[in-house]
Amino acid sequence: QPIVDGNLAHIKTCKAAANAVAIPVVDLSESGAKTVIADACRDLGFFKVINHRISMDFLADMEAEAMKFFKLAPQEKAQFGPPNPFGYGSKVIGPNGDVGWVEYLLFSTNPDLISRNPNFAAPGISQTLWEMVSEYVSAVREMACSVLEMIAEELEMEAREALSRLISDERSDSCFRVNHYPACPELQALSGRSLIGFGEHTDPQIISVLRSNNASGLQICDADATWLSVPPDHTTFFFIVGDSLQVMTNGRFRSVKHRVLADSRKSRVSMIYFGGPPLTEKITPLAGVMEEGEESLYKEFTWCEYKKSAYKTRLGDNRLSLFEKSATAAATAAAAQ
Ligand SMILES: C=C1C[C@]23C[C@@]1(O)CC[C@H]2[C@@]12CC[C@H](O)[C@@](C)(C(=O)O1)[C@H]2[C@@H]3C(=O)O
Ligand SMILES: O=C(O)CCC(=O)C(=O)O
Ligand SMILES: [Fe+2]
Repeated sequence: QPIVDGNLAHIKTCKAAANAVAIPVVDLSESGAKTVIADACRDLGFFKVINHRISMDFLADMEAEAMKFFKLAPQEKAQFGPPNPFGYGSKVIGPNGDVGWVEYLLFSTNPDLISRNPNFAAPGISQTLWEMVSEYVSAVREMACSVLEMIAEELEMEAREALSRLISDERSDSCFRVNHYPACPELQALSGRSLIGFGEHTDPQIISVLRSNNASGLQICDADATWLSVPPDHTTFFFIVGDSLQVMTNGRFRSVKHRVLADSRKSRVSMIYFGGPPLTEKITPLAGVMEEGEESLYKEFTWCEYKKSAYKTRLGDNRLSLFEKSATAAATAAAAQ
């Protein structure tokens, strides 16, 4: 239901209430971590990591540096947009008419692209912020690799690096996004409804790693289609299973639908690393995962094909359904989980 007030025109609202949920916690230094990770990926497609050893001071400095950009005058920021797909965006998300109460910077972290044309990979960014982003992405990628290696071990894949190599590869097509959801005082007039900051969607990549300030707003959708509020925790990193990992595990892991609601008082800043494979990589269930005689639920496709197709969809579309062999096969697998 769109609201009509000038500034918020066309941005959808939704029912504010959602149940708060206890998010599975993974302590990377504990021996049982891989079981907790795999269970969480099957159940919610979402978990948080503690004891990650990334400095809180560094995270606070980087957030402050990103905020310096968002505090620039709208005309100055607009020079670095609209995103194509990288750059600065305000309210408009993607190329197909989606909008939200959000502004953002979207960068490629593909080293190839950066070395050929840094300005295309990261338009609008100061040297200081770019150095911080590079350091941040390296640290978060390393953490994501450890997590993917634990998953490979737990699922008894043929090699521990079967998944992690895809995002550590120098051709890895990964990207990074900083989202800013300004506080929206007009929201109080919405009588119990919330304004969409970032509409519901799944992430197309393998895995996403999200860190935010201590502002609420992030929600995930569970297997019963109930929206659950994620209590904010600026000291931890949230992991989100993406569509590609769902395919690589032949539907065992859930690519989780999530969204962000705006708040009337507190602004939210989030940073997300989207770990994607090289463009030419085939996205298909990994050998070690499959039971004898088990067939893939999905048609064969490369990451390049999936990405192309994703950019033709609206944010909330079920992008994977176009690649399912049959809707029935997928439903049967989900029911058997
Ligand atoms: C509406 C869109 C924005 C998006 C590309 C798309 O056409 C569909 C997927 C969207 C998404 C969601 C997760 C990430 O934020 C993102 C960068 C991605 O890889 O897929 C965005 C895309 C975007 O904002 O460009
Ligand atoms: O900003 C957030 O907390 C989540 C945003 C998100 O899901 C995305 O950018 O894909
Ligand atoms: Fe997302």
